[in-house]
Amino acid sequence: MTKKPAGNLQDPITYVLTLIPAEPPERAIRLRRQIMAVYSYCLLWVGTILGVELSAFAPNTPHLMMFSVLFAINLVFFLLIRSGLSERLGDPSLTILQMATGIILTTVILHYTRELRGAMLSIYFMVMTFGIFALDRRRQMAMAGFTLFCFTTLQVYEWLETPQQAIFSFLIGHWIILALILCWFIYMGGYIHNLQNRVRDQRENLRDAHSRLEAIAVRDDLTGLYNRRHFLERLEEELSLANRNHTPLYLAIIDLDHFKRVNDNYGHHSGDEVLSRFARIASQGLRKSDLLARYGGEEFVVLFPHATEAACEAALERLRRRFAEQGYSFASDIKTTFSAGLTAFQPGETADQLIKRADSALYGAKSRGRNQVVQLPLS
Ligand SMILES: Nc1nc2c(ncn2[C@@H]2O[C@H](COP(=O)(O)OP(=O)(O)OP(=O)(O)O)[C@@H](O)[C@H]2O)c(=O)[nH]1
Repeated sequence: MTKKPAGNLQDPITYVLTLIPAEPPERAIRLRRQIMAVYSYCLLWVGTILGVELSAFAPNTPHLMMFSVLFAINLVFFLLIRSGLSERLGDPSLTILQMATGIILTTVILHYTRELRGAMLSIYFMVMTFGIFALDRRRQMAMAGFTLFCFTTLQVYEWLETPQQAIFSFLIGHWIILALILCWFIYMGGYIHNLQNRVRDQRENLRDAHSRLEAIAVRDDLTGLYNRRHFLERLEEELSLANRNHTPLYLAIIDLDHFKRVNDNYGHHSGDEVLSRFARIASQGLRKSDLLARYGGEEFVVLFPHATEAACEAALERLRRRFAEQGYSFASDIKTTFSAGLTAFQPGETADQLIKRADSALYGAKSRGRNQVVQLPLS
């Protein structure tokens, strides 16, 4: 979908980008750089025309031809990036190719400059700037070497072509200035590139830490199930959904029977193993849409959205049977059971009211002898 340009004042690059359909982020960045390149060439063209008009450039400067060729090359680059074909290349943003094109063009422009040559050397640095964010120091050095090679070739060519016009001190002076500034570019470019990598790494670490923290905030350490706080938040959401859509919602509170005895007879470690085992079989046995959480200690909760009473009872019974069949390494003769209280959400009631009724149902299951599921109100 093509976005409409915003009403407020935008820079030309942003404006052109608003006309292009949305792209994957990496490609969008590449296209942005591509448009920046075209924008720079437009400025350069204007500068060259002015230079010719003001007689600062040779009058026979073929600026129209130079820039037509350049726009054609840039169009090819643009299409390669836009179509995704450049993704198959080692350098998908085509930075090196584009910089090389820019350096060659700059060398050709320099050939037509007269007294302005010293000032016009700065165009090389404009091209080098494009490499700072995309190339590592080794590649930036290669591009700087290529720049120096092109400029040296130009100087040697002019020296041989028109030796009478060449002033040695000017030639060597320009060469030294270019070489020194390129050295500075390599140093600063490498520094900025490393800085950028470090910022990127830090951002990734931060994102990792954030998702780890998020997991810690909603999960219980021992069982990996959702914790009480997360459950209560989700319960509020589910209650308002059930209220709004008039959909059924059931809540079960599950409490492991005589769990204290496990701890007392076999140690806390064995108790932890029983808790983890329950969490595992409950996670495997319930539907993805059911919300299972550790409510505290040896107490668990399950929220059944969009379920029927029969389906909830069947799920809890299945879980109760499976839990009772479990074998443990710390004691061969132990049988683990749980009691559960199940209740249906009544429209308009609060989470507290719902939890209290499920708790009463659980109390009923315990007082009736444990190892069973009791529903309230009794059906
Ligand atoms: N191993 C272990 N024990 C825990 C954990 N959290 C709570 N407990 C223990 O769970 C036991 C709960 O005991 P009670 O509340 O008396 O309940 P119960 O023994 O299961 O008895 P009933 O609920 O009446 O069947 C206590 O001994 C707690 O120390 C835990 O994370 N790990």
